[in-house]
Formats: sequence, C-alpha cells, structure tokens
Amino acid sequence: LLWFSTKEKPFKALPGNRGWPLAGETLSFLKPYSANSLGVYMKNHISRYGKIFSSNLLGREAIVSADAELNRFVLNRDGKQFKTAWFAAAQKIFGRESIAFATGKTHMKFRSIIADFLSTKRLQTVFLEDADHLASVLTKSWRDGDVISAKQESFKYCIKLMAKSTLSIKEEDDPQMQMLQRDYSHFLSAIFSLPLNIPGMKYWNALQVYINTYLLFNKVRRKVVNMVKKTMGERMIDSSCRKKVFYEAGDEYNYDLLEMLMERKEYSNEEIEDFMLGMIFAGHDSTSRAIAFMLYLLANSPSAVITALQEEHLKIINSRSDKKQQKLSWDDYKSMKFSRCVIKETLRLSSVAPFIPKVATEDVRYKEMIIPRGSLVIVHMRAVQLDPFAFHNPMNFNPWRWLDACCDDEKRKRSYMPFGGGTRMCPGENLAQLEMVVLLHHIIINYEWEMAESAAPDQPIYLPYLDFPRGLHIKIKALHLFDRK
Ligand code: HEM
Repeated sequence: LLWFSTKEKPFKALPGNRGWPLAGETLSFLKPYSANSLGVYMKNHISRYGKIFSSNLLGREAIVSADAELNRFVLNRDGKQFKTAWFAAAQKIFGRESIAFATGKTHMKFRSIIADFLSTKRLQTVFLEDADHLASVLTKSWRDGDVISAKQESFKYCIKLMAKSTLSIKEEDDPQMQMLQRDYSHFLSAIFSLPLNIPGMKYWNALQVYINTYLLFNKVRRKVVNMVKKTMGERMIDSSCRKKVFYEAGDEYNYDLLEMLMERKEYSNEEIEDFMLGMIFAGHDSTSRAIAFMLYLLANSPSAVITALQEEHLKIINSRSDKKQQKLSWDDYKSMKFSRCVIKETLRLSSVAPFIPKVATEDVRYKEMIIPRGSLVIVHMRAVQLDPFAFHNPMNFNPWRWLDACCDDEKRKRSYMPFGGGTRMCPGENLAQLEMVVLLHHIIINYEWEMAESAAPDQPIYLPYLDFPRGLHIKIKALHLFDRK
C-alpha cells in the first residue's frame, strides 16, 4: 500500500481519479452496461473531467481518451510509439506468432497476405457469391412464426463464410464445421478473462473462471491447430489435383487462405497455425455481433427505416429482366445505398470494439502532455461515436444522417472509427460490410421481425465487449412481397 501510495503519478496535471489501491478503477471501468448507454463510468468521468482524463486501470497509470484527435494520434503511432496492451491470457490464446503480436516486417508480411485474401476482386466474386449463397440458405431455413436467436444465426452465417474461405470447409454437417461453431463461441470470453486480485470470494471466483476458460481454450486451440495441420497434409497431396479439375472445367481456381499461405513458402508451420486461428476468429466474431445488433436496432426502429429498406431491395429484384435470377451481382450490391447507411449507423451505435487499450513504448509528447513510457492509453472509440458534438442525438438510430451532406461532415468523419485506424486498422472492413448488406438483403425481402416476448429484457450489453447474454431472440413473420419460385 505504501509503495502504491508513494508511487509517482505521471499524469498529475490531468484531471481524473486513481480509485482503489491495486485495483484502481478497473472494476468500475469494466462493469457491464446496457448498449442503450455509454455506461456509468464513462458518462460520469467525461462530465466530471472532460474527454481526456487520467486513471489507474489494469494495474497501470492510464489515460482514457474520448477525444477523436488523441485517438487517431495513438492509433497512427501503433508499432512506433505504442503497442496494443493485451490481457494476460491473450498471447497464450492467440499463439505467439499471431498477427496480433507481430510487429515491423513480420506484421507487414501478414498484412500483405490479408490484402491478397481480401482483394477487391475476391470480394466482388468469391466472397459476394459465398455470402449470397449462405445468406439465402440461412434465411430459407426459417419458418413463419419462428423465434430465433439473432446471436446464434448471425454467428452461424459468419463462421461458415470464414470456414469456407480459409479452409474450404463447406458441408454443413462436416464435423470440422461443427467443431468450429461449437468451440469458437468461447474465444472472446477467454481473452477478456483476467484474474483480478480481489480479496475474499470474488478473487477465487474470478480465478476459477479464468482457469476454466483458459483450459477450455487450450483444448480449442489444440483442435484448431490439429485441423490446420491435417488439412495442410492433405493439401500437399491433392492441391494440384484440385486445381487441375477447376482449370479443366474452365473455372477460375479460388485459393483458400491456407493455400495462399502455403504457396508463399515463407511461413513456418507455427506462423501458419497461429495466423489461421486468429483470422478465423477476427473474420467472424465482430461481424456476427454487429449483425445481431443490427437486427436488434431494426426490430426497435421506426417503420420508415424498414419501408425504405424494403423499397431499395425490391427495386433491385424488380429491375432484373429474369425474375428467377436470384443471385446478387456486384452492381446490385453497389446500388444498396440506404442499406449501407443502415450498416454505418449500426457500426456507430454498436461499437463492437468499444475501446482499444494501447501502451506507450516510449515517452510520447502529445500537445502539452507527456505520455510516459509504460502507461496505458484507452482509445475509447465508443465514447467518440456517441459524442453529441459530432452526432446530433447520438443515441438515436438514424441511418439518414449518413445521406445528408451537412456542415458537420468533417467532424463526423473524424469521429467515426469502428474499424480502428493506423497500421492496425481492420483489414476486414469491406468484407464485414459486404456480409452485413448481403444478409440484410435476404432478410428484408423475406421477413419482418420483432423482439420475442421474454420474462427478462433480452438486450445487448457490454461486458466490456458487446454481447447478448440471452441470445437476442426475435420473432419472425414471413412476407410475400414477391413470388420466389
Ligand atoms: C463489424 C466487423 C468488424 C469490426 C467492427 C472490426 C474491428 C476491428 C478493429 C477495431 C481492429 C483494430 C484493432 C487494433 O487497432 O488493435 C481490427 C483488427 C483486425 N481485424 Fe477486424 N473488425 C471487423 C471485421 C473483420 C473481418 C471480417 C476480418 C477478416 C476477414 C477482420 C480481421 C481483422 C484483423 C486480421 C485485424 C488485426 C489487424 C492487425 O493487427 O494488423 N476484421 N478489427
């Protein structure tokens, strides 16, 4: 206690609160809160101390930033003056060769393979076709009056797309697909599990949860790594045969991510395994949460939003000369302007990644302030995306705000960063939006939905990551806007 109370406080000049010895303000910062708010911690601290304040979080001196400019400053210097502060469990979970921990040239190497994997050409062809197919199969499996879990359904859609594009796993009943579906659902809770050193029962409970999730994840990790190893072995033998069949049929051969990595012949097995594990996770988790959140927002939105969406999507179908032709084209996708505003507004309000914790790797000067080496900067994207100075009535779901050109455009643009920024900015931005719009298309032309009745509120909450503990159940009603046969 003496050590903590006499320890130098580097941000003396910044307003803020250090909270309790050892725990600091960690518990109140991580306290779950409803997605209809910014959370008590952020709301109270911003109103008391302003958009940039000091604290003690996760055992470190910390600056919390709800300021768009400081957020961009920090994200743009990732890899030079800052690095991501992962929770203790993360490196063991992702593996030490994961892109999450790669820096410098190794990081660039991974980014370049992702750029090939998610190239515009592949988005326009493979990804559009696969997403369209999966969305159609998923929505056709629903029946009028069904109550479905938006969380589960969007998870299925996104993990299948990733399984197909990374490992060419196609079949619904493929045991590997079932394994991915079952076990990846624990990934995020494992990353965020941290053994908090709180005396008494809570400590043991927290420790117990940590050990359990850690053991469970190690099991998942071993299974995924074995699966990648096995597929690599098979590919060595049959990859050239597979290509031959495609070329003979006159089709373009579509590499999956694993083949792309193997073809380059510059990655170690450990790098391939860790990279695949992380990509499958990054490629499905945030997007599926964002889709579930979108269904929640639309279930609670004014009917004008649904009407505008129906008009946009029916127009696409009605404009086809062959009405039986159900496949979406890239031009169709490009024409879905209002839908893209719905997605933008969903991503603003959902903040799937509400904040990113970064650590200063050297003393960094920002305006009048020195951010000392080793201190934590919480880049709080959610607080910026709900800033009333950048977004009028920020808690309102208003997709039209993205259509109006207005004087606040620049402020809005700077404050909108659901995919982060700088060198680690999400490379999956375009794919995520494509997946969201394509699924929305299939849902909006076939169904209406509302929140299913339940004894307790079924709402999204931040734990601190976005989650739907009760599954977000919605009741769907089939529409017959056009003849699908
Ligand atoms: C709505 C969906 C998504 C959201 C909100 C999202 C958000 C983010 C954010 C905020 C980061 C930056 C983390 C940092 O600065 O440390 C990130 C990184 C990343 N995302 Fe996404 N993401 C989404 C979908 C995807 C998809 C579909 C993929 C891949 C197919 C993907 C792959 C990645 C990867 C590989 C990184 C790490 C990049 C690096 O370290 O260089 N994400 N994502």
